[in-house]
Amino acid sequence: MADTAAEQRVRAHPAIRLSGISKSFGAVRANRDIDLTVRKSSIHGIVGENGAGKSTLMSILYGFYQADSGTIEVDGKQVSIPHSQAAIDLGIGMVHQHFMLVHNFTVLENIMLGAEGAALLSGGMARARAELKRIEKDYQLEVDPDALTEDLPVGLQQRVEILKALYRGADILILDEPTGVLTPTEADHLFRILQRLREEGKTVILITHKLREIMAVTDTVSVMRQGQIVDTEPTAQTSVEAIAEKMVGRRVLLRVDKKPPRPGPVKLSVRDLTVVDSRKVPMVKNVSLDVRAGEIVGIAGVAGNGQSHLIETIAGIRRPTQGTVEMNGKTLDYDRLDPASLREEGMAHVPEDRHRMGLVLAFEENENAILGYHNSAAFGNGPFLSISAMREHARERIEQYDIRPPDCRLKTANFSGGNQQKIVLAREMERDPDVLLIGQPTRGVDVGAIEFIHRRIVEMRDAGKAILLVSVELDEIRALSDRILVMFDGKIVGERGAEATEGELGLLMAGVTDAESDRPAAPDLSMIDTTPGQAPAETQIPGERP
Ligand SMILES: Nc1ncnc2c1ncn2[C@@H]1O[C@H](COP(=O)(O)OP(=O)(O)OP(=O)(O)O)[C@@H](O)[C@H]1O
Repeated sequence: MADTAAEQRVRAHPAIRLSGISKSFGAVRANRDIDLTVRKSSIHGIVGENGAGKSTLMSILYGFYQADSGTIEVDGKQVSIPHSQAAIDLGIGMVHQHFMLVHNFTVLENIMLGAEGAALLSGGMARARAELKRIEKDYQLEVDPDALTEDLPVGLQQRVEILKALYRGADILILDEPTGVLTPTEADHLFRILQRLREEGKTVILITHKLREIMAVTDTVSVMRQGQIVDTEPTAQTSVEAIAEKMVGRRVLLRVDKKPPRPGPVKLSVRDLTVVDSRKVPMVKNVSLDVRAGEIVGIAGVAGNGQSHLIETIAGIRRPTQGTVEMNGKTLDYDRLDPASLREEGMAHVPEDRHRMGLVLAFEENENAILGYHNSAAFGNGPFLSISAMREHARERIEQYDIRPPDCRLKTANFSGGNQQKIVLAREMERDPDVLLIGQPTRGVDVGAIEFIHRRIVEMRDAGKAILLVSVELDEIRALSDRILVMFDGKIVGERGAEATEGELGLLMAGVTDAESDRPAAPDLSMIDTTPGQAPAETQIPGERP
């Protein structure tokens, strides 16, 4: 059969060829002499430990940063990409981890934003709407163009970001950690969209820490380590274990190794807790739970079902409208206690949203490393803080938690996402609290660090701490928890032991409670099929048009 024009194009030039790309930030060599070729019409995964330089490399390709040296070819032609508009003009689109949509704009308005000039020249809103319809149809990416963006679930907001890039003519799409905020079902959808884009001749570059995603959806995988590409292989010829080992330079234990729990007395007791959000909508409804010393209680649930409000209320960040919380047998008076005094009482909290609550990004690492604990005598020097004590303390944590770069004077904003997470974890876990509340402990964290963080959490349990864990990663909940509570619509809808299956928990997460579960077999919510080349099962996400 004669080659189609598309097939000939695929063979003619790679979509992207980077040669000898280097980029330093002061002493940090974020990218070192990188050569990378991305084939057209392929899905190319990039993995690497935290701080390996993935985001920097993609930022160079998208014109956010300029490389110190090296060349970029797009479709066989050498180019310079001094700003993002140049990248867009070259057909490169980027879907960011934190969406850049205007919340009170409609889908159509968001998609046209920044491209209004072109739209007006070519016939205004009606033309834009028709063009959007065509793109939606071609790529099976339906979204209601008149829906307000803020009313859409995150999965659909991400879809709007993808549509926006395609509307601007993107042939090459970069996605940076796209599934961090998605439910398993939404992630499945995204992967089907990516496969569809590839079929239509688009090229996708996917940065992710989730190796199962790499195995399920990519054609080729490149591994980065300490600023370099250490390996590029067809995905079908490698394995999760091999990739993990190349990423961190040693074998990684991908399963949590833990002894049976030895629960002691109840340390944290929540009774009939109700919490409303800023619009007075109840987010947590009459929740009661206990956590004992020496056990990990995991709360599973699709994001937005009240688990974040629950943990933030226990931590003193939000006020309950009803109910009580006892710690060590003492009722906590939230009218009087703030997060700082709760810390003194023996509660530590690793917040989900490290940018909003865990860190002051403009502070140096050593300052963030004691944030909230800065009144401790250990850091005092009369009425002042002892700079040398702070730095010494920070250096120890940096070594213990392998925070990179090992520079306690670096501004926290300049650490990679995963290393910022390690700064918060190190701070909260080392306090030797009685009760530890942890939200999404390994979001954006590489496999080597996940292994370390999971081990630390289990060690704290074995040392008799009471741990309440919230995570949207079912794998994580199942691997760590001694008991699993499932939250749906603000309520605890079921409790299971550590042996609960993914399907069983998935049903509860979808709101099918024990009383109703005379239903047939549970759907398999395993995030993705790990057999390369096989499409994930058909699923529907809330708010999506049939
Ligand atoms: N603007 C900046 N100023 C100083 N250092 C920076 C800056 N941006 C990145 N770095 C440093 O460059 C290195 C690479 O960071 P980058 O964000 O590219 O890593 P990454 O592989 O994307 O990590 P993660 O998986 O944690 O997101 C890190 O050591 C980081 O601290």
